[in-house]
Amino acid sequence: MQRAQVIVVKLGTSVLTGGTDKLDKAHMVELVRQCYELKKQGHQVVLVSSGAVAAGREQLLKPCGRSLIDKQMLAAIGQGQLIHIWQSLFALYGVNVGQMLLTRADLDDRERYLNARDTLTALLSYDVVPIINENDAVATAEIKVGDNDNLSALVAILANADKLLLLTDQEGLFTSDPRTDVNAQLIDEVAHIDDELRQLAGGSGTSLGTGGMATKLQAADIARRAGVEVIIAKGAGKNVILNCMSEQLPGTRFVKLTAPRDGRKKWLLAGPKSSGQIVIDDGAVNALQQQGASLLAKGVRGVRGQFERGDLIDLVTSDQQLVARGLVRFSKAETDTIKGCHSSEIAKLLAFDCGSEVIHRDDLVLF
Ligand SMILES: Nc1ncnc2c1ncn2[C@@H]1O[C@H](COP(=O)(O)OP(=O)(O)O)[C@@H](O)[C@H]1O
Ligand SMILES: N[C@@H](CCC(=O)OP(=O)(O)O)C(=O)O
Repeated sequence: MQRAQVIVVKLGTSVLTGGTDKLDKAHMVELVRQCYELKKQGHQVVLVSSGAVAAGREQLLKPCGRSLIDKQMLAAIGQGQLIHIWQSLFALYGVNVGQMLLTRADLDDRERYLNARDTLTALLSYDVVPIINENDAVATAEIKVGDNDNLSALVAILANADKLLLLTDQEGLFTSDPRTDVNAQLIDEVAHIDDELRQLAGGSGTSLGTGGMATKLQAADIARRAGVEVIIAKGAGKNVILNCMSEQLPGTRFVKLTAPRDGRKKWLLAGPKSSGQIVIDDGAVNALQQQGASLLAKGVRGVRGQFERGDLIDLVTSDQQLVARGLVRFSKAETDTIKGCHSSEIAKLLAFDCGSEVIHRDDLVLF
């Protein structure tokens, strides 16, 4: 008997439509059956369901464009239909569902993030299956997560999940897009995500999907840092979700990393937008990575962007490699004034004493 787990299942448009322009309800029943099986085994299931735009297109019965506003309108039409279908299919198994529509802004703000986390936790504690999508109808470019792959990674962090299944129309990540390259090979396991790997992942192969493999890789990178095992697998056919659990399915598995225990650090990994960058020197990189130290002014070489005390900042090397992110204790102007200085000089330079750490290790996550 497996340990009870929290499993986030992301269903792409490609899985829900089977590559057609309509929702494939027969397959949706099959997916619901498997979620029910998982629940019977004691696991908790969260769905991140795409398909609102596809459902809206199916409902509207009129030709419609592909601009952002057209998609927002279609999502507004289709989301109700989508949740109605899920609700009636889960009801066949006596399972309740709860809809949560999120945007980036709901997750960037710590208080709103905690509210969303509380709702999700409450739904799971009442044995309800949360069904999550981006709130497309109101999500403008600035506040959008933008694709449900990245959204599902954030949801996995929010739900403190064990596994994230990214189900799509391919068996996993290939060495190149299998739609265009017949020699493409499936990659079974990924231990490191680097630029070389990112170059293998292309965009979506269909007009209704968003992001393709590129966003699945971004999602895998975010989730595995938070200690979530990520699997990309083909969502068609029977028993796909159950087979992912028993590792019988061909797919790409991403080795999870050791996650920070602290909830606030997990929120930082969920990637609120950073307000700026601090460029740090090799000594600081080493102190952060090897000794788990705080960032001191001595290791700061430069500042970019606009930030105030308390803002989230990316720490980068001079060649723009992201090393860490964290909550800064000085404004941009103050950080610029004290860069390269010894801690003992700070109070004199700024005419106030705000401690010597530019970013304290408790407010910092490494990349
Ligand atoms: N290296 C790759 N391996 C697998 N698929 C890839 C790769 N690069 C690009 N793709 C494309 O990504 C598509 C899946 O993404 P997408 O269309 O957004 O699906 P979904 O709706 O499931 O999110 C595949 O159909 C494929 O054409
Ligand atoms: N939120 C949109 C889906 C966005 C998206 O990421 O789509 P997909 O790449 O098919 O998972 C919808 O419900 O249609």
